[in-house]
Amino acid sequence: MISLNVTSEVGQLKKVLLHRPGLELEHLTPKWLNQLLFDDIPWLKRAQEEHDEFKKILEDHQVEVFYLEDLVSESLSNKQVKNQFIEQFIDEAGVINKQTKKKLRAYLSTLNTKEMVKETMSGIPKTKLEGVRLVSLKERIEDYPFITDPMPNLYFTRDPFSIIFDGVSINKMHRNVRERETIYGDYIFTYHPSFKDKKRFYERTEKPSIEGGDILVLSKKVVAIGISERTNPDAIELIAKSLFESSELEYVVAIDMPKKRAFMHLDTILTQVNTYQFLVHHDFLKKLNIYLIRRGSKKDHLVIEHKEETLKRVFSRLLKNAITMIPCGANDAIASDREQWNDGANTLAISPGVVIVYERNTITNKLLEQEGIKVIPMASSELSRGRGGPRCMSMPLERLDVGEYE
Ligand SMILES: NC(=[NH2+])NCCC[C@H](N)C(=O)O
Repeated sequence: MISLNVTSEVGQLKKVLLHRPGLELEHLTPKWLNQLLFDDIPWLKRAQEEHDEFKKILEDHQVEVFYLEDLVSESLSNKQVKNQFIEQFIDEAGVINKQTKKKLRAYLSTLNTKEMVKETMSGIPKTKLEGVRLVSLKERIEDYPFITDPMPNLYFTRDPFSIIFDGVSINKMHRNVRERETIYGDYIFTYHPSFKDKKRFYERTEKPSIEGGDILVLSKKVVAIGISERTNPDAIELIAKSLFESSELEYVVAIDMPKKRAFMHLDTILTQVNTYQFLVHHDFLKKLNIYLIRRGSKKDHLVIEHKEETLKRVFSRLLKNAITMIPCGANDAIASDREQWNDGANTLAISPGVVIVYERNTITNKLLEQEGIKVIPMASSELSRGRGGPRCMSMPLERLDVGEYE
């Protein structure tokens, strides 16, 4: 049994889930790039080297790293569950034609479990099922090269499911292209011997979308959630209710954000770097529309209070300590936008005051050091092309509680 424990953004990291980018990145083509939520095509070999460096930094700091494909494969050890997974995958990939389904089923069943899982992640090009005549009208007329789409955003393990306290939210993704990523989390948390039977706060079958990049666990009592391009206010109400029901949570702080790609998730503009220090994009230093959500007096009721206030004030009050906000890119308007775009604000704290950052964001990184933060830079030329940084690329499974080691 693995115990899930995430009660802060900065408590010493013990266990984390990553996905080493695979062939799915080699399936990005210029024609379908935007649809797949990429701005450019990373070079896989270098992206993997950068990712391996990320893993090494974590392991050098005594963090145990789990890979998504391993956990999924381990969840499919029962043959019936594996077959059910293959059926669900084919179905959700949108394959309708019976013969195509049969071809796919036969192909995936011949692979060993880990290879099969990787194949579902990387996308299956038509050419892969060579020797088999492509029968469906769709396959014959369309120039689209895949039978099942690649999932290039999988290395952003932060998004499809989120560990909150001792449970998990299996997220409902906003865009079609990321929706199938949550199948993996669903299987892990249903069938993996170490992960089944955990509390579940949200299900992928819910209608309103919520993504992990918008969820920041600030303490046992306070969770911040971005109302963003990807996370819908209805989803925030639903998850707030289920968190209030089965945890000590007192406040969900819903932060209204511009609905645009540059700020797709809350963690693209705001991450916590130390117990009382945050890194934030300069546009968000001003007063914002913030909604404080609390338990209502009747079951299933919420009290929602609107504030036009700065994050600094709201967080200082709720975390009962003076918070410092460090501006990403310092106070230079050009650097702030440039570095935020390349995930300068998206740091991963491995303990209070120790953060992994992309090396390319030199101005932000220097400022963090001046503010007393220990910065561990990692290479990022290729990984950053997917628009996500160290926080997006990691899903903490276990952190020590803040205070447990101070
Ligand atoms: N937590 C995050 N900020 N994740 C970044 C995800 C980037 C990815 N290309 C997307 O658009 O979905």
